[in-house]
Amino acid sequence: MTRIAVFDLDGTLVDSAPDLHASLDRLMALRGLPDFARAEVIAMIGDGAKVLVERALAARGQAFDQPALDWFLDDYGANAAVETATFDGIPAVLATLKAEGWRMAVCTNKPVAPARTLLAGLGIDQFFDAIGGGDSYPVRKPDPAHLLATLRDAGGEARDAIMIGDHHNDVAAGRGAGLPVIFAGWGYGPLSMAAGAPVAATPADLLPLLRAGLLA
Ligand SMILES: O=C(O)COP(=O)(O)O
Ligand SMILES: [Mg+2]
Repeated sequence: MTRIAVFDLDGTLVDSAPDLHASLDRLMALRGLPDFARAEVIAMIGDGAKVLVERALAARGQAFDQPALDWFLDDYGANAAVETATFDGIPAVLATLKAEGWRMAVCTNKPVAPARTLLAGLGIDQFFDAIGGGDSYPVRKPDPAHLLATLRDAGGEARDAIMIGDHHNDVAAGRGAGLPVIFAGWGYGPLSMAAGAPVAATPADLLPLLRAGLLA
């Protein structure tokens, strides 16, 4: 059995809110709209770029329009790794799992291009056997098919896999695919989103939970 850990990206591996926030504020400025507080942006993250822009425009009383999304994708794509960093302890956890023989994958609702840019820019892309982005397959989280397609691309099996994420979309996708789920308590989602899943308070707390999860 080759164990495989499937990680969400935003709010789980990386603290990407600063660059998402900066890009959204530039879009607001372009439209003559007021900028956002960080907490407002964090509450809008989790369903991919299109929904993020939809929510941002709706919060300013505006209807969604495609040029806004296109502008955001260009701007964010060029600025995804300015302030974004891995959460403390993440690189060490990934290195430990690698040394223990785990396979690893990323399953994110972020479009795959900026996801790859970020993972490479932060020097952690070499840990992953596959990156399943929000636009990699016909569906995305919470649909479990997004997770199952990512697992297939990583050469893993659902029975050997655990999902780690910070949003109810991650919990729903993991459970829908029949996987144990660990909730990233350091991320963007309120703890209520764990919905009974074990919570890791810090990245280092993942290790015992991951090792135990596949023994259960
Ligand atoms: O891009 C988003 O809104 C969320 O991305 P995530 O699935 O990596 O948390
Ligand atoms: Mg997330």
